[in-house]
Amino acid sequence: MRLSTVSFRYTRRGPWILRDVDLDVQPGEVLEVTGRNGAGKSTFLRLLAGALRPTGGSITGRPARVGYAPETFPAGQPFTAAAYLAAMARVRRVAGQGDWADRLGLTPLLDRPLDELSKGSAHKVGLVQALLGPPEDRLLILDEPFAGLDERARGELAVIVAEVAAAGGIVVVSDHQGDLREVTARRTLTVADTTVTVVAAGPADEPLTVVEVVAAATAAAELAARLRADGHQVRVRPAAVTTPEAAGSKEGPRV
Ligand SMILES: Nc1ncnc2c1ncn2[C@@H]1O[C@H](COP(=O)(O)OP(=O)(O)OP(=O)(O)O)[C@@H](O)[C@H]1O
Repeated sequence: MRLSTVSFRYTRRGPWILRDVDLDVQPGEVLEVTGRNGAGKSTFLRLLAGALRPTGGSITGRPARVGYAPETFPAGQPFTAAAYLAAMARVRRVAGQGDWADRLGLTPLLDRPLDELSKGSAHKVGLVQALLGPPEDRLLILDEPFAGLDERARGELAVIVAEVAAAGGIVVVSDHQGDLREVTARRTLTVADTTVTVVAAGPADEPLTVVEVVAAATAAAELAARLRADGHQVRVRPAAVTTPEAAGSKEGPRV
């Protein structure tokens, strides 16, 4: 799949969200898309999915089968989860629904009306509809899929992403939380200032370095979020020292 000088803005005179984006994506790749709020990640994913058309440039070689889970699942629909998924499977001409619902812990809730599901469970319905069908030769696009998922489902979803890619699918995931860190063969892109930049090609291609940073506890969450948005893996733990000076001192305790 190839993006050639793709540009996009929502309205004729509106601001450019993306300009002249070039990108080649191979079957079997996982792309992790990072960037600050409002940078254009969802817009980029909608363009990849074909839900938006580029204002300029072109996207070619998109796999015929596209599964797209938007950031928010439109739960206000008069169906049960099971009826909705059965209808989606029919529309996509997919025989059976596979075991995606089971793997994400949705099975006990399939008979519930969509508008009675919790936010996290409705989100799982959106993920299952995107996953319907065999994994190979497909494009799977997941917008902030880990947000609001319980820990078990988060872990399972990372495994599913790796499986779809291993079967030859292309998987594109926007993620603020670093939940794809276990998927080693991923490329990390960051969206900023109307451009899309490859910031890491995955451990298989590039050696990783650990940079230790000591920060005030009150600033940790924001700092971690900023670093993750820039595509870095971040782990937060209490420091053995209380000030940056102590961290640098030869006599002081080491982090
Ligand atoms: N339908 C729309 N019409 C006009 N502008 C839009 C529309 N959707 C998004 N935008 C604008 O496009 C820009 C990029 O938004 P987008 O949702 O792609 O960012 P994002 O990186 O996904 O943000 P977040 O991390 O908050 O989800 C923002 O300035 C946003 O206000």
